[in-house]
Amino acid sequence: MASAASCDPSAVPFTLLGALLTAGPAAWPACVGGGRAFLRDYAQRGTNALLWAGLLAVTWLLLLRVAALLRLWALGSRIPGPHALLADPGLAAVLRTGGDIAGFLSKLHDSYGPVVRLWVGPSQLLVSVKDPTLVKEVLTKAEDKLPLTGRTYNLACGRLGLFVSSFVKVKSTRESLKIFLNEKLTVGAGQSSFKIFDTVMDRISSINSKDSLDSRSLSHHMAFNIIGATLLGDAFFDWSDAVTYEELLMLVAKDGCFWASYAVCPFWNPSYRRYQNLCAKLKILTEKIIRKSRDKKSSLRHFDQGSYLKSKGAVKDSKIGVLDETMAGQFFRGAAQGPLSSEEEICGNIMGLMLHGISTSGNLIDNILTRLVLFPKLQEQLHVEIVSVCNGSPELEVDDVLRMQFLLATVCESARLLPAGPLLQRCSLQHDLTLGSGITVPAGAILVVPLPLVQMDASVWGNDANQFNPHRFLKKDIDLGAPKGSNGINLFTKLVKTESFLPFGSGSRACVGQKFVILAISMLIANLLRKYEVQPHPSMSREMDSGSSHFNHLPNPNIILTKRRI
Ligand code: HEM
Repeated sequence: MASAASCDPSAVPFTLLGALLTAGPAAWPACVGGGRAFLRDYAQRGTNALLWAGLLAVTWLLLLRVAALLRLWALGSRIPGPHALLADPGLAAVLRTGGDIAGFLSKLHDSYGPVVRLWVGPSQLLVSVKDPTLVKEVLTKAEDKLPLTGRTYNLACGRLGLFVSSFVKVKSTRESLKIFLNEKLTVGAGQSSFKIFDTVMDRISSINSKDSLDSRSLSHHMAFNIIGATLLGDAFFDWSDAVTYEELLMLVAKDGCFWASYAVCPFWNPSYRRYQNLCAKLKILTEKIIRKSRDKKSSLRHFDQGSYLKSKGAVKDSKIGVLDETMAGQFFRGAAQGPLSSEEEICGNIMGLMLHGISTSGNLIDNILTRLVLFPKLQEQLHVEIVSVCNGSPELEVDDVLRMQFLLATVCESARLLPAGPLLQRCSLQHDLTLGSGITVPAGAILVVPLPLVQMDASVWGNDANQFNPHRFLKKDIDLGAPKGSNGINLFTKLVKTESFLPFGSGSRACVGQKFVILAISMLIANLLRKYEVQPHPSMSREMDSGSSHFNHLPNPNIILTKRRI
């Protein structure tokens, strides 16, 4: 009887707590294995419980994913667009062949109205918006960038606080950069600032000794010097590695988007490894020039203390704190007050700005130079304006450029006709967007604004919408921002057609460099046209004949810079 009682398996505790409350393994029945059996059993039950919990969690996540997908399909199908569900074949063909995406979207807008949806894949919805009022709403409400944009910069530049998808993460760095760039303009106002142009002009005259210049490479070279010197100070000009740095930037910019489009980076692919090597070299050189810029600053302290203090006053109320005039890294450090202040991130931000700023500014300069070659009368008119505003003064200042309305109009018209890319891209990662028209765009959808359609919309810009005509920016109802006080830079604030003029985007993620770059490029062109006449090389093809003004896709002319007799 005693042995039957001791073999009662129910005497073995079921839980660890039960075991602790009993007298311990010594008291458990030997016939079921005693303490060892309990522990084995306990481990088995624990493992099973963990597996069940894991299974339930995965099932729950899958259910959430399926629910999100069903919701995306349900909301997406309510937006007008072609029927193709899994992936639109027309869009896939355009993306595959690198065709004219704006032209493709134009046809869809003609058929389906101002908001069109397209399926890029079963879980990727693209929504194109063309109507100016809705565009404004989208650009204000959708505060995030596509994850691909963040990945592209991240892959090339490492950790950075600019260009990342989430607006929350980018906000403070945006603010500090804006202050830094405005500071450049403020310091310049009323003084002989923007000295970088003297050096850029010297460089131009040195390379001009060649027979002719390729407009595109010359433009990118000028952009490289302007952005580099702006961010890194004068140290940038006597940097022996500058040529290598410029070449590396071009190579990295070329392939960045392609490699970022992989969900898992193909580290086994030799071409990808080569790309990574280029990025690593670029990073080393960026670190080097940042160090050089800091050294130069501490040894020379060449900037004007008076204007520096004045500019400090201009940002006194800002949470960002004191700004350092010559060393870009300081600005990002100032902005961060926390995780954004790491050296790695400063380097990443500078690399990102160089990549973005050089390609966009280079394209705009190239675009303007080509127009000057195409339209000799335009060049003549600009020269007359520049000479009359300068009135014999050898120095060109920011305030002078603000008075050159026709020059500013030429820069804007060039940016209108040939934007940096065909699409502005946004998304709202967390929330659905309900537009005024009653359409709801689900969270995570890719929102695009086809810039050529908006900026060349005949109903807004008139029948000559696709012709180059800077005078349209000089009409009475459009004010490019006359100087109001010494730092009155009010470009575009009164431009009535702001929703249809978006080369720099708009809303919460608008380009931080827009005012700076418009003035910098205008200043460059003013300096150039004062000294040189831009002419086509005689070998240039007939398509450059100035009789034709339909060049939205401009050729890359060989140009000659002929020194003017002053
Ligand atoms: C002609 C030259 C330039 C063009 C055409 C241009 C154009 C653009 C465009 C279209 C965007 C996206 C805007 C949006 O989604 O609404 C952008 C973003 C940005 N641009 Fe520019 N840009 C130029 C030069 C510069 C320069 C010189 C800088 C600074 C040195 C700069 C800094 C930025 C930054 C930081 C962003 C990202 C803002 C964010 O992620 O929130 N850009 N730019």
